[in-house]
Amino acid sequence: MNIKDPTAVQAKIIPYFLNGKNVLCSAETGSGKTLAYLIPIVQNLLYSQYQKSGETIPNQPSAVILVPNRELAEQVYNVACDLCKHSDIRPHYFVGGRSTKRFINNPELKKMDILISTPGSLSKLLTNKIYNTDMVKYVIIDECDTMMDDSFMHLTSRVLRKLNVESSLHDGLELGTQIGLFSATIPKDVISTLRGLVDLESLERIQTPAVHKLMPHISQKFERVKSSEKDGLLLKRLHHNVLKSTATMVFCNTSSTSSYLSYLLAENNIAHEMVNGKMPQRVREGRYNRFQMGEVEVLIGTDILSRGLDTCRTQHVINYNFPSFLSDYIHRAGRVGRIQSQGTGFVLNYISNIWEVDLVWKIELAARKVGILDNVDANIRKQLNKINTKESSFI
Ligand SMILES: Nc1ncnc2c1ncn2[C@@H]1O[C@H](COP(=O)(O)OP(=O)(O)OP(=O)(O)O)[C@@H](O)[C@H]1O
Repeated sequence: MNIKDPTAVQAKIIPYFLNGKNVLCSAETGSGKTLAYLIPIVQNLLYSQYQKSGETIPNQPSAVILVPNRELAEQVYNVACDLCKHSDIRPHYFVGGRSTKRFINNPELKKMDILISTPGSLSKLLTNKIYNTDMVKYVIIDECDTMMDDSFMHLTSRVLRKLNVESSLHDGLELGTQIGLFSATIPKDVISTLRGLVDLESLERIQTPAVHKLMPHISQKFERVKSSEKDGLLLKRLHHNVLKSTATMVFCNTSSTSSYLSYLLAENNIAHEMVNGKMPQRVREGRYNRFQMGEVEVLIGTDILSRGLDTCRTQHVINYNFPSFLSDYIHRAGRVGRIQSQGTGFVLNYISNIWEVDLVWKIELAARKVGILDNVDANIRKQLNKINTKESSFI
């Protein structure tokens, strides 16, 4: 794996987790959180395998890792396979999609120690008793702020209840399920969201010094543009980047804008891939992988690409649409400047709406003071609407 020393978050988390503690961890994007939770889980599983003998029961995982999307599930699975390749620990991932129904009617029986899945898919499998989670000892919720937000919360909480995380914690840590919650952005009110699902008293809150700060090694540029100028500027920038082989991710806020941009780039002969949540999983994966393999230099997408993906070859991020949430800004910007990244990281933002300015001020202030971005979960658009600011073009 080409790893010699632990990163800051790994040095903090691994001993805690090995000591049976539940953790809520926030650490900056690209800082190695995946291995921070996988290493202690694998070590504990190796130890318990060594202790116990006898046959292993298929479809009965000891660890469950929940992630918000399928690309991230596959990525975590690949890291887990790499880590376990010289052992008997078997990672497995299930992300459903169209084949879920078929799978439920005709499930495979497989040895699996670590199961990686999304809350939606796992919830269906648990309801249909395809996997037996009675022996689950470790539960990880990656990108936990997103997994606890309005779009996911009902599914995440349903899965957590089925995994019996809270009641087993009350039974005592030794016998109970250990839980780890991880993200680069943890909103202030996360504790109240977790109440009733996780034993809060046993939860150690761990964060690295750089969390919720703008990373000094990534340049961020904010260009005020008229809406009508944006397309021309983007095309010019992308022609230049393709010529220089600079891998670039372009973020939009909606699937329809991503489709529009894909047409625009195709008309202007810019080779690219485009990914959004409306396309079938297999197509989505193929397109993302082609960008990761360097077959194209430009990837257009929505925020399904902004979280967790280890896009180390990406050098530029362009926010064609500025994100509505501060947390999304942090995650999008985190696709560059990762540990294994080559070259420089650069984030370019096209600013063309009045509501975007407030967020830019916050970010700029934090950058100048090397300070913390406050209230990372803020929806700026909602806040401004509250104080009667009508969204409009300001140039
Ligand atoms: N100790 C280490 N030494 C060198 N490289 C490492 C180390 N730990 C992890 N990495 C590499 O760092 C990169 C980023 O790791 P990872 O994807 O786990 O970050 P992350 O903190 O989960 O990021 P995000 O918040 O975006 O999800 C990966 O390519 C991984 O292989």
